[in-house]
Amino acid sequence: MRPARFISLEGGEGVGKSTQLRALGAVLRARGMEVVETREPGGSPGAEAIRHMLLTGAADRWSARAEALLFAAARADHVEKTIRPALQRGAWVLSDRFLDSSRAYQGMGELTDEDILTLHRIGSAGFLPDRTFILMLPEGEAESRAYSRDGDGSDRIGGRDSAFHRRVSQSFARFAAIEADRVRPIDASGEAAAVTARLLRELEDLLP
Ligand SMILES: Nc1ncnc2c1ncn2[C@@H]1O[C@H](COP(=O)(O)OP(=O)(O)O)[C@@H](O)[C@H]1O
Ligand SMILES: Cc1cn([C@H]2C[C@H](O)[C@@H](COP(=O)(O)OP(=O)(O)O)O2)c(=O)[nH]c1=O
Repeated sequence: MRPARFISLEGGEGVGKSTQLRALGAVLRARGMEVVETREPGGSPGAEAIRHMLLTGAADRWSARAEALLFAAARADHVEKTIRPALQRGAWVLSDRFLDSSRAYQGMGELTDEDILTLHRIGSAGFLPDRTFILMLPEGEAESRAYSRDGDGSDRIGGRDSAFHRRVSQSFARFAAIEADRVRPIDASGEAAAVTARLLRELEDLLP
């Protein structure tokens, strides 16, 4: 039997991560696989409590350093309590965001990519997905998808300005370019079913 796998979906707000996570989960379950769908920040009771602290309140509620530590702490609990146990019993785990979100959102200002990787080494022993998909959409398209879902009600981090979100997208694209084995860019435009087909093509070599 092939081993259980840990897959993360990444990208900016509104690119279709949650939609594709559900679609991918359904395809894998139809093949008889046990699938755990999870998300960050969150995915375990402790990490969901931290999520609430991270995503609500004033824009300046946390310093950049405190925010990065909270994301890393939430991830440590998520890995320990949800992801590792699922993989150990043979389930596939699909996560809506993981480490690369911290690298893209927290690792390009006061803190560096190396700092975020160090926090991950401390928090989660450097645990990485078997494959990471970066969903890519032209800026205006992602924004209008997110707007049609949320209206003006974005969270503490989603509400940052468009220059910030452009830098986030550029960081994600860079990870795909320099870590091509793990991180695959996916064109997220067009019908949801077409995007799911692109994801499955990039997953084929890992499927049982
Ligand atoms: N391929 C697609 N074409 C058009 N709209 C989409 C597509 N995929 C998702 N959406 C819609 O766009 C919005 C954002 O999608 P969602 O999956 O929630 O994105 P994310 O999790 O990346 O923020 C939702 O309203 C969703 O129904
Ligand atoms: C996991 C993670 C998320 N985030 C941010 C990205 C989002 O703005 C926010 C919440 O993510 P999420 O609920 O996935 O938002 P969306 O569905 O709009 O993509 O948290 C970070 O800044 N760092 C992280 O490590």
